[in-house]
Amino acid sequence: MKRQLLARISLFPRVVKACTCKFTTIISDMAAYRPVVISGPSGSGKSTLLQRLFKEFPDCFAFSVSHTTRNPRPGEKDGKDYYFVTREVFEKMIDDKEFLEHAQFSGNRYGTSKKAVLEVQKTQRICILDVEINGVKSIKKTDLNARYLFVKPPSIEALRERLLGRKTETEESLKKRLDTAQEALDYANEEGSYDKVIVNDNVDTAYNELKTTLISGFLLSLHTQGFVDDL
Ligand SMILES: Nc1ncnc2c1ncn2[C@@H]1O[C@H](COP(=O)(O)OP(=O)(O)OP(=O)(O)O)[C@@H](O)[C@H]1O
Repeated sequence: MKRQLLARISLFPRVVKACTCKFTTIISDMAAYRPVVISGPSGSGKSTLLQRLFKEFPDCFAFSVSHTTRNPRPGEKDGKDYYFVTREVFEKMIDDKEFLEHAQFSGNRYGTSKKAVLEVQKTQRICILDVEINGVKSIKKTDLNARYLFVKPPSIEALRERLLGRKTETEESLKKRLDTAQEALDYANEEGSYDKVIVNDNVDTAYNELKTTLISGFLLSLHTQGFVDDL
């Protein structure tokens, strides 16, 4: 069992190099793998940062795949980027209480099913949930025991430029996203709303901050539960 634990930890090669933790006991459950909820205005760079994370640590983190009623963007795959469903199917899932959170954004519906999070936890990876502000508030009311991170753009103007640069928005959807962004920024300014706010100005700096936050949180979880000492 101890070997299994070490195998899991060694998935964080840089951490293993960086710390001299002594593993003192056996992991009997996966409570250390607390889900991480990442939020931030559309265009703040969540996908950019998470794509890097998954590329660098494919065996440590995984998305819970959300459901959405929006149309796929070029290159997006059903079941991988989202489950793309009709409004009727989405509403039936709400009635059947299948969602941990669900919300409407820019005219489309988005939701995280309980099953999707369980699927990730079963693989003993840290589940990443990429959700908007109402999703954050809903998940906080559940017993998910998540950590909450906010990705913040350096300014609204930079956000506008990034959304324009992405070439995915109509004039109308751009306006909707910018209006919603201010609400998300106001909530992030409230004390205790997030465990960590990462300003995505320089993408390399933001990514390093994300990585450090996730890894230190993971180690802290292990420490809190008595799996690791000398942190
Ligand atoms: N630090 C950065 N500097 C400049 N451009 C960036 C930076 N981070 C991301 N971008 C660019 O900004 C655009 C929006 O980023 P991204 O799609 O990752 O945002 P998002 O928060 O995932 O948006 P959504 O919630 O709509 O999916 C992309 O074109 C991306 O390449």
